[in-house]
Amino acid sequence: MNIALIAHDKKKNDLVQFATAYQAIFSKHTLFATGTTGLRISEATGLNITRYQSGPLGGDQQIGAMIARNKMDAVFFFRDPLTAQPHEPDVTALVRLCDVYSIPLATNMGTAELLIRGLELGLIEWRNIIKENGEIDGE
Ligand SMILES: O=C(CO)COP(=O)(O)O
Repeated sequence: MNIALIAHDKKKNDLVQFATAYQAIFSKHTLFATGTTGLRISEATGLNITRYQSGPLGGDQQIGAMIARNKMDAVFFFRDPLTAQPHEPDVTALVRLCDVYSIPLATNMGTAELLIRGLELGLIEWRNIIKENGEIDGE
């Protein structure tokens, strides 16, 4: 599965810890991240991660574009609800696209625990059916 990892600055330590704890599961998937988040996680874990732009420079939109192209299967996006983001419209757009395409999205550690365990159990295999049917693929 293609999985996106994103965290706002005050949540980066949490996501690094989370990715470290579940490294064995994440390593079985294809990982993508916004710039700084991806750097932090790859440095801490050695996981192979395709890094896009930093969030404020368009990284959220790049991951959103993957969702719109039916190329993203799950998103871990540890948002900071207590700090204003200069690219708030991009953040909202990414969350919206997850809802448009029914992409599993964990915006906090509690949901992330459930999503990662679901991934481990193969509960996301339905995404393969959607991709095989090309139901959303706009290409
Ligand atoms: O801002 C972000 C998500 O909205 C994350 O971007 P970075 O991973 O580059 O810090």
